[in-house]
Amino acid sequence: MLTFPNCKINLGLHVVGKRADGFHELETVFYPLPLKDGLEVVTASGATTFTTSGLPIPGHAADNLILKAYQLLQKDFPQLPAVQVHLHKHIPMGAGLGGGSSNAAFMLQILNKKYRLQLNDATLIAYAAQLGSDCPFFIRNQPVYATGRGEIMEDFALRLDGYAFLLIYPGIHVNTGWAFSQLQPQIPAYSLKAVLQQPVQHWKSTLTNDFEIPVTKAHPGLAAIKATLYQHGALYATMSGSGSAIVGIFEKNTLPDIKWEKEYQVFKIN
Ligand SMILES: C[C@](O)(CO)[C@H](O)COP(=O)(O)OP(=O)(O)OC[C@H]1O[C@@H](n2ccc(N)nc2=O)[C@H](O)[C@@H]1O
Ligand SMILES: Nc1ncnc2c1ncn2[C@@H]1O[C@H](COP(=O)(O)OP(=O)(O)OP(=O)(O)O)[C@@H](O)[C@H]1O
Repeated sequence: MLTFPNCKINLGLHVVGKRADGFHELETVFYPLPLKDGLEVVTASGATTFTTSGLPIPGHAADNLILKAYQLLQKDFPQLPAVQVHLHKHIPMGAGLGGGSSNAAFMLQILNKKYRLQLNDATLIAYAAQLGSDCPFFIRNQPVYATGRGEIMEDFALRLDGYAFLLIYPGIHVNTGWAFSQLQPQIPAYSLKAVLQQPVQHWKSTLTNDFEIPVTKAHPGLAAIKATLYQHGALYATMSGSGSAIVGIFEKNTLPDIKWEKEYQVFKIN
């Protein structure tokens, strides 16, 4: 079975409290975008194997969230056969785009479908939450308002079909745990839902991602990327998640051709 795990961006991101388990309570709107990896799973004749192509993935293959997803289900469904998995990596990592989380959530869904485990979405979300805070979103994979660690989700009626997106990844790998450690949780001064219900043009003056200040302090070049997007007509620009990808939202068919530093990865979604 071949699937194409997509990425997410966060539209507004508030870290509102620290929990006893060390994780943080947050509030965000997750929005899926069609920048994708390729993930194929076939039944293996021998042992389970995992191969990759495309962008090199830091860390050991054995720690990959895709294998963790397989092992998580195998604990409860020992009848799962060995599988041959191939991942083609295209979504930048350490970018705040949730690529690894998306891979893990898609793996759960593939195994559920292919081997008829009959798990409903609520159960898949509970498994996904054990793999990472961003994973549950990719089971829903439609715009949601999320709280808790991100696993408490409600549909959010935001459709940005009339807009185009420019994603800039400057090659800075941001460690999510470090980014959370730089923050002082606080209650937001505005209603996230109310701002996102206004036209995109209105977001610039109000909508914030709490990670932007500390991550930009550590990597000042990020501020210039955001400023450049605004100079070239972005209606709204923000860092996604804990960074370092910056996303600009433009009117459809108005994406500018900007000369970026040559090490930046640039993705156009029209
Ligand atoms: C910043 C976001 O991308 C916003 O969507 C997510 O909250 C991060 O989700 P994620 O990458 O799936 O993060 P996880 O793999 O669950 O956690 C990585 C590390 O980030 C910190 N972490 C993560 C999520 C959370 N709600 N509170 C935290 O404090 C913890 O130190 C944790 O060890
Ligand atoms: N399937 C996977 N794809 C990408 N990275 C993975 C995967 N499984 C584990 N990882 C590890 O997760 C790290 C973060 O990659 P990911 O694509 O999830 O970035 P991210 O969205 O910024 O997530 P995070 O906020 O957790 O850093 C990688 O550096 C890698 O070591």
